[in-house]
Amino acid sequence: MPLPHSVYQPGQTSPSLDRVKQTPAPELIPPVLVVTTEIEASKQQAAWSAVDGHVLPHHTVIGIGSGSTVPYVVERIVAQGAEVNRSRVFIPTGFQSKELIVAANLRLGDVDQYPIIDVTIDGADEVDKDLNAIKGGGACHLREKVLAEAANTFIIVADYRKNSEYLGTNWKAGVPVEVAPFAYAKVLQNLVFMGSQKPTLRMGKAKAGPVVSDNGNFIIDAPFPTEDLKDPLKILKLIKMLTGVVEVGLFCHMAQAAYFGNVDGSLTVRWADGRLEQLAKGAKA
Ligand SMILES: O=C[C@H](O)[C@H](O)[C@H](O)COP(=O)(O)O
Repeated sequence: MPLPHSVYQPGQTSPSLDRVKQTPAPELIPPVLVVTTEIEASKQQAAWSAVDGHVLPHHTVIGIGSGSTVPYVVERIVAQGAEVNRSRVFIPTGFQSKELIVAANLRLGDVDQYPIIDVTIDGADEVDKDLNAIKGGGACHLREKVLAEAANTFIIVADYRKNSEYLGTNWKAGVPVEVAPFAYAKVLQNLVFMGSQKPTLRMGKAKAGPVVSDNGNFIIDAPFPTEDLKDPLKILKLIKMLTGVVEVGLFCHMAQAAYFGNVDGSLTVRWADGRLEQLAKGAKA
């Protein structure tokens, strides 16, 4: 899972939960983020606006997603101040977001302790006009989907490259499918029978062998014709029925809104009710 290329430097580790309970207002450590490109600026714009609009003072359980836009989410939450964050617990979707939470001195929890989450903010690989999303480019989609489902409000943040009319337009790597390791060959075969074009087992980089998810599973990337991805819920249901599949990186009708930062500093917000907002640089959603 790439962190923003410039930039993220972990701070010190957080105190234990006991110490957090005893300490009135732990000093929060803002991530050190340096925005060096228009794409990074657009991610930051999306993340900050989403936090401003959806992480409200009365929210106490907050899901933190994965990907290159999420450090800006944590940055903005930290900027809300130690006082408001003292009464909050943050639930990660994987190793990266756990590190972000710990490094910022925010209180860490897990979804088995907090199965109801006020708001989860997460990245995406591509989002369509109906707010269906492909997720899992970083192999985190199982935990991400649990946190999206647990959340009263699920918000996607991304840069403009992820904003498409239909899934599969820009994201050509395919639908990420997490599988039990021993079943991968059979699932690959069944995905071909379903119409996937050359599904592949995701291989590690600088590691011999396959990518292993935070849950100990393998990931298959399954490309489908764009025509098929016009009905992502149908594809999701078919893949999910395959024996050996743990979770599919298609998030259908889960998000309440998607915030896309644009290259000129403006913001596009798609809402689940079909509204499309275009906000000039600096305007609030
Ligand atoms: O598994 C990873 C997640 O679904 C990410 O949210 C997604 O891949 C987007 O990541 P990035 O913002 O790095 O493109």
